[in-house]
Amino acid sequence: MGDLDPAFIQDLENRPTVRVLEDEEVPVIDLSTSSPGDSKELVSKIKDACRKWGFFQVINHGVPSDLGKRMVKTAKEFFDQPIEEKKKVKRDEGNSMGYHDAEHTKNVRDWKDVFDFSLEDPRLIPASDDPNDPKLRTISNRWPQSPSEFREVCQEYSREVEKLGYKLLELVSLSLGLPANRLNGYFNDQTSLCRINHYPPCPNPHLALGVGRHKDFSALTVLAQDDVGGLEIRRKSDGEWIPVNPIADAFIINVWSNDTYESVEHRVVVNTEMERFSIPVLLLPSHHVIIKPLEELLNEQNPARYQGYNWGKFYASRYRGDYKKRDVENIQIHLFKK
Ligand SMILES: O=C(O)CCC(=O)C(=O)O
Ligand SMILES: [Fe+2]
Repeated sequence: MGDLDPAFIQDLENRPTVRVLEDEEVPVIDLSTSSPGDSKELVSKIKDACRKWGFFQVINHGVPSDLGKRMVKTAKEFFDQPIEEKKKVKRDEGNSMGYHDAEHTKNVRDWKDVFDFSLEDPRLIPASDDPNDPKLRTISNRWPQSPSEFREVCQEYSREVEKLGYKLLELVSLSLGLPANRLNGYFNDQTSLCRINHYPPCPNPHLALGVGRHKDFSALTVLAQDDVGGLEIRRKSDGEWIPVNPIADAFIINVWSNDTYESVEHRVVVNTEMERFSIPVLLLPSHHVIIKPLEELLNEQNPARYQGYNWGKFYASRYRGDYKKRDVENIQIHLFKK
């Protein structure tokens, strides 16, 4: 990516700062439970972590460690290729799947390139973000010829992480006092996707970010990061940026629900020496789902804090914002706050 183009430069208040060491860390939750009693304790740990942090890491999650390593290896081989090769599977305005090297978060360019693929292939999404346009379109994944095993490893990996994602969704549902499968139906024709983030070394890490501060738009994200580090989350209690330290083979989980579990802002800092990979799987509902607070969780103390909105339209609009710099901030969940 070479020298720093002004498009990458963050506003002063968003630039990364030098950190002091923190004693408090994002909770690490062990998912291996041997008895039903353990699982009650597990649900309560998840509840506390979601309330306090909105983020937690999981270990002993059942996704084979060797599969994660194969995934990063094939990803590195893909991103190491010349740009002309990668652009053969380039994302465009009609289809957001594939390679992209000019992602923007809040209208500032991110110091990274990405490859996206959908868990369901092909899948349906609205043709536009216009609420009155009923047209849908089908989008299909784009797979590179090389590395030859890339497609197979990506599909195997995402299937395993997806299973973990749905197990976590059930635990989250239980932690909200709902039946385990209460949320599953929304994901029947899911628009879920897997993204590979590649952050090259950056000559000016104090001016740019790998990903600018944002909240994920997914119901639940299952994120793998390599051992380089760089992810920071904004602590709810005081707004401090806290690093999420890499733990071998762990996944980082991020959820939200009507502000009981608030989606937490996070960002990625880059460095001058080492490239970094991270691989989020974002669980996203079917395009026709209206996202709104669940009726059975609402009462006088906990009124609906968001209006309902069609997920497909939100997604179509959000994707336009990622594609290029625009004059306005892209669509955000807080715009639907009552
Ligand atoms: O690279 C990371 O650790 C996080 C990336 C991220 O926040 C995202 O892709 O939404
Ligand atoms: Fe994110």
